[in-house]
Amino acid sequence: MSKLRVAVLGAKGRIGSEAVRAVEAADDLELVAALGRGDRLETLADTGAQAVVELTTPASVMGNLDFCLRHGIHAVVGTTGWTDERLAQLTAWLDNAPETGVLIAPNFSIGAVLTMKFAEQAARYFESAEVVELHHPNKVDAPSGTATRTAQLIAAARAKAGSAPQPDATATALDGARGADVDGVPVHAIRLRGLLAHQEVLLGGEGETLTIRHDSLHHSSFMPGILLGVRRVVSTPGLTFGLEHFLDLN
Ligand SMILES: NC(=O)C1=CN([C@@H]2O[C@H](COP(=O)(O)OP(=O)(O)OC[C@H]3O[C@@H](n4cnc5c(N)ncnc54)[C@H](O)[C@@H]3O)[C@@H](O)[C@H]2O)C=CC1
Ligand SMILES: O=C(O)C1=N[C@H](C(=O)O)C[C@H](O)C1
Repeated sequence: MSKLRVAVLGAKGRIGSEAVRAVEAADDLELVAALGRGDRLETLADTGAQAVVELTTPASVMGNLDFCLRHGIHAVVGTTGWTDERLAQLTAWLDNAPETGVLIAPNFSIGAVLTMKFAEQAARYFESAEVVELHHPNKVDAPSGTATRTAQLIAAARAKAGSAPQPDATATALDGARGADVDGVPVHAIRLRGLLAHQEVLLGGEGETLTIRHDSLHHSSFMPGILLGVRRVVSTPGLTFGLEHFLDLN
């Protein structure tokens, strides 16, 4: 059986370099390109890449996906920064490339995906919900894509259940003291030397709290999800948002 031809964008980065090794080690995949900042995207077409793993920066990801979709190259995207406007642009590009698949995964680790799922399930049963994400200090965006997605899922579950607004008597606060407001859910971002990627979802009800915590201790935690994404995206045209759709979790 022929191997799937895969390229990594952001190949010299923290997660990209780990992804290069994971693709190289997979028996059914062939690494045909490992591109960094400034490298020619035409290399993707020249090497016949069938799928890319996009692990660059929020500033670079749209240009890279534009190129991929114009060349019918499937994409597995871990890069953050997904606003509604960006998703609308990507959907428009996909309309012109109906056979091409894109997976955007806010987080590739199974524990983080389950954290989001559990938080979504629990949200309707608690009056209060806040998200705390904790990352290494070299991370360029805040809050994390995972925390943003988690808060959106919690907010949607609360809206569906007809939950009242969260109780919060704060009358005066320093800017930022109550975190960022993501659809009514406060999200707090910690940047601390020594950390990698961690998240706590705090839920509170009368006389009790529930804390759901996940810790990525090494970039290897993201690799099984990336490889699963690559194997599935090539036969899943259109936009898939969230690895859970490839994990039988819905
Ligand atoms: N979805 C997930 O599970 C995960 C997502 N991430 C996300 O992945 C992204 C990268 O994270 P890190 O590796 O920590 O950052 P990093 O800064 O270590 O790596 C990014 C790399 O991309 C390169 N780059 C920038 N523009 C480029 C372009 N146009 N073409 C090719 N390479 C380009 C940079 O030079 C750098 O080497 C971030 O958005 C981060 O939030 C990180 C870990 C897990
Ligand atoms: O930058 C990181 O490191 C990570 N980024 C992703 C995010 O923003 O959610 C995934 C994970 O948290 C690691």
